Amino acid sequence: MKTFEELFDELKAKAATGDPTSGTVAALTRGVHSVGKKVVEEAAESWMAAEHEGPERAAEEISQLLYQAQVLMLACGLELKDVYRHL
Ligand SMILES: N=c1c2ncn([C@@H]3O[C@H](COP(=O)(O)OP(=O)(O)OP(=O)(O)O)[C@@H](O)[C@H]3O)c2ncn1[C@@H]1O[C@H](COP(=O)(O)O)[C@@H](O)[C@H]1O
Repeated sequence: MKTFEELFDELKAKAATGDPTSGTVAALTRGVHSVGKKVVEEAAESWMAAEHEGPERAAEEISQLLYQAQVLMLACGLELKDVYRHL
């Protein structure tokens, strides 16, 4: 189990070192357009799971949506505080 902040720190470190085993690094190499499509895909899957598949499946899909949102933040050079100031 990890928090939103811990996940972001982990992904940022992987991006900084260019970890060749990291799916996140590969996703960042594909760029903002590709990451943005994954955000939309996971948002749709979250919606469908919430409406039709029950809370456990919804939680799983929402976790993937949060992950993809963080990858998009990294692709744009955003820090958590840049987003948090709009909350
Ligand atoms: N939380 C996640 C996470 N959620 C989703 N994903 C990836 O996001 C992609 C989308 O998931 P899908 O359900 O759409 O899977 P899929 O359709 O079979 O996959 P694709 O064909 O789209 O690649 C998959 O490739 C997943 O691996 C994640 N990848 C990584 N993490 C976390 O990020 C950390 C760093 O991961 P790496 O960068 O891979 O080391 C890890 O510790 C994980 O905790």
